[in-house]
Amino acid sequence: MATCRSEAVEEAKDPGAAPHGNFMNYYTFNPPENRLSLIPASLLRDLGYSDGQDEATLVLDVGCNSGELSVAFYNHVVSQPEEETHKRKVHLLGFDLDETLIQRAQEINPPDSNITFLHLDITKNTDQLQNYLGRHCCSHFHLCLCLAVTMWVHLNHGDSGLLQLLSQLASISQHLLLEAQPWKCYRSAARRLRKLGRSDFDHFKTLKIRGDVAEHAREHLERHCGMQLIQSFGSTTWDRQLLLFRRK
Ligand SMILES: C[S@@+](CC[C@H](N)C(=O)[O-])C[C@H]1O[C@@H](n2cnc3c(N)ncnc32)[C@H](O)[C@@H]1O
Repeated sequence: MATCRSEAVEEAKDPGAAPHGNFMNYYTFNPPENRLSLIPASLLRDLGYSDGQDEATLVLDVGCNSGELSVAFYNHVVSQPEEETHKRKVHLLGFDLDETLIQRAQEINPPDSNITFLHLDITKNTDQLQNYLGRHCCSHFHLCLCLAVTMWVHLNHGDSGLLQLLSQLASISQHLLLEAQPWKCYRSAARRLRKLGRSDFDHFKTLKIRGDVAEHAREHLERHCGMQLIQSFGSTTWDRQLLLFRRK
């Protein structure tokens, strides 16, 4: 499938250099528009985060890679000139475990923007996220984007790592926009690694969560995390669903 082929092309250029999906040229293969064309520009307003509010609207972008989608997403949902006031109130925090990618993200971040990029591994210490919330006097991010990240956490940290990721994001978010990679991508990622003569992902063979990963994620979020699926924005050209959850 296109999604897996594209990631394969990228990894093949630099074998084994992206075991966490930390591709250096990700957006040449998967431009922001592929996802943004499915997401309404009115999303924040639709969710009730309009300019009448005093508090800031906080958006979290998990595994933001080199930041191109983060910046494009910000401009997409905060673009109308009449919303200048609103614009000042929307803040986006993007983080990624790859330091080089975060440096690149900082380089493309427009001066004086309300976008911040952080070097952070979500499976480790997440104090920095709490500090960011505290600085904005908020207990939660209003919207959390977790796009094309779940498979990498799942392959590297197993079923418990995936479920912990979902629980943790649910615990700090009012809304969660999730794009989980389908199972065929796991097989492709594992096959690529084997072809390169490297050992499998630590957890690939023992994963019990397999098949319809997006459905497993939905079940976990709804049964154990107090979240509810409220909308699907359809599937991307890479055949991945964009699912929007809300805290119940
Ligand atoms: C395939 S890219 C997707 C980038 C972006 N979210 C998007 O959809 O355009 C996956 C990103 O997740 C990051 N990532 C994987 N595991 C992570 C973790 N434990 N903590 C933070 N970032 C992580 C990788 O470094 C990589 O940049």
